[in-house]
Formats: sequence, C-alpha cells, structure tokens
Amino acid sequence: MAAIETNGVSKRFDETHAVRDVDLTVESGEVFGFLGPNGAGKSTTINMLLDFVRPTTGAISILGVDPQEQPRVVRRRTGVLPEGYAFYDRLSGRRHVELAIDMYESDDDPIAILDRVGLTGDEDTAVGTYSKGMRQRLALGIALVDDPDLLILDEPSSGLDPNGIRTLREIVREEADQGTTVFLSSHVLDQVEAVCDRVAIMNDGTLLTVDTVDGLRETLDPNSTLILSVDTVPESVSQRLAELDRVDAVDVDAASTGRDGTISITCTDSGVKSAAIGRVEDAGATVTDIGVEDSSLEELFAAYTDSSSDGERR
Ligand SMILES: Nc1ncnc2c1ncn2[C@@H]1O[C@H](COP(=O)(O)OP(=O)(O)OP(=O)(O)O)[C@@H](O)[C@H]1O
Repeated sequence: MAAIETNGVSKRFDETHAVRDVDLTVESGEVFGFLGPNGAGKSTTINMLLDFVRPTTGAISILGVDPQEQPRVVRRRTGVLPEGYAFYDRLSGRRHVELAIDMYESDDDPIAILDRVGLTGDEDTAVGTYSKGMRQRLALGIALVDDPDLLILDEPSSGLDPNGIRTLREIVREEADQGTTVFLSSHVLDQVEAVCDRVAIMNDGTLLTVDTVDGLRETLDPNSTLILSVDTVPESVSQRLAELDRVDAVDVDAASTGRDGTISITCTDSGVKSAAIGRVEDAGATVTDIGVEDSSLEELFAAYTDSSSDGERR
C-alpha cells in the first residue's frame, strides 16, 4: 500500500491555480523529497494531504485512508512539522511536548523526545525565549510524538544551524530505518540529496518530475567527471583519452606532467569510465586514487525549473 497517493489533485484560490492536476505516489517506507521554488505549491499540496485545505478536484489517499472522510485517522498516524508552527510563548518546550503526548494519549517520555531533538537543558524554558532554530527543533519533536507511520515535514531545516541540520538528518534516517515514511518539502537541495530515496520537483503548481537523484542526473546531465590521481602523467595520455568515444574533455594537471598529478576526464556516459582508466594505465601511469564529480542536485533543479519557465517542460 502506498503511504501517499494523489490522483488529479488541483487547487484554485480564486484566480491562483496553486496546484494543477498532481498525480503522486509515495511508497510506504520511502524518504521522499518534495522540491520546488517559493510559490511552487508545496505547502498547498501538504495542506491537502492533511485535509487542512480541500482540493478543488482530485482524490487523495493517506495510509490507505481518504483524509476528507477520516481526518482523525490520518492525523493520528501522521506526525506533522508545519510551516510556521504556532507555539504558546509562556509554556515550556516540555509542556508543549506533554500536550501533544496527552492529545495522542501516548505514553512517550517528553524528556526523551526533547533530548532526541537536541533541546536538553532548555526543556523548562518558556518557548517565548527560544531562538528560531530551537522552535524548529521543538516542532520536530512534537511531530515525532506517538511514533507516526508517516512524517510530513514542511521545510524542516528552516532556521536550523549546521548542528540542527545534522540532527534532523539523523532523525529522518532513524525514522526511515524503523519503517516510517518521510515526506519532506524543501528548497535546501543538498539536504534533500543527502536523505531522500526519491524526489519530486514542483514548479508553478505543476509536478515536473519524480525520480531518484541519480535518475534525474541520468536524464538531465549524464556528464560526470572522473578525477584520477596518478603516479605519473604520461605525455600521450590526453591524446589516448581523446580517441575514446563518449569522452568529452580531458584536463591534465600540466604543472605535474611527468610526475604524480591529476587527470580529469569528462565522460558523457558512465559506461566509459573503466575504458578511460584502462587508457591511462596503458599510457604508463599507475592510478592511485579515483574520484567522481557529478552535477549537484542544485544544478539539476535549476535545469528543470529554468526549462519549465521557458515553456519547455520535460
Ligand atoms: N490561502 C491562499 N489564498 C490564496 N492564494 C494562496 C493561498 N495559499 C497559497 N496561495 C498561492 O498558491 C501558490 C502556491 O503557494 P504555496 O504556499 O503552496 O507554495 P510553496 O511551494 O509552499 O511556497 P513556499 O516555499 O514559499 O512556502 C502561491 O501563488 C500562493 O500565493
């Protein structure tokens, strides 16, 4: 059973077509990244998944249940970190978590949850004095109450420092290891790349693509650069590599020619990499280290959203 399924889901706010005809399937146990620039329709989609906003057209199933028909069942089994959580400034972090535990009638330990999100030592401080990052950690802790089957995190890294981002990543991985489905929206792409099995890219209300990060690379930019450390850079190596089909460019660290150095080979097909390494060795070098540079998700994201704004949706 899919954890999330939408069929032909659209939402109009008067003249604004916030979400257009979205078909999306998130399998149970996946960590799924929902990417898009500001105004793409991510929060509107999430709000429809949770029945906070009703679709204009289309059908939604969450954990096998229609959220319009059984919103309580969906909310009971789903942990949510919404955009802009409303806290009670006078209450402590611990009290907020206790209230969520009471609401779910769960036997979770509030201190264990606060510890998990890195708020140890601040649990009895009024939330009004919390920084933005501390509030975000608390909102994440509240989402974890009662061990949800599905975690929906809207821009979870917002306001977090690098330590907070690492904690978030660890929690997402731990939850996924326990079988929880994680659906997280973001425009912080390297974090999505670090944790997600698959990503969807939204722009202007439209779902442009759903794929693995590697799959996106294959489709959009199959080029990758092989970086070889070698004990010597033979004179003939550039020419030998240039003779290979599917090698686009060769860059030899000229300063080190004849001595140990680096050879960068841009391949238009990953299948040519082993042949390229063979050519380098045939030329008389020993390869001491192999590295690969792929295009970042950021570049892929820009390629998708730029081409879609030009009317060239793929
Ligand atoms: N309640 C509303 N009334 C009118 N228009 C809305 C409403 N909510 C969202 N919109 C519009 O719908 C579009 C999609 O907004 P949405 O908040 O879903 O985007 P988003 O991808 O979550 O963006 P962000 O990353 O900035 O949060 C935007 O044009 C927004 O102005």
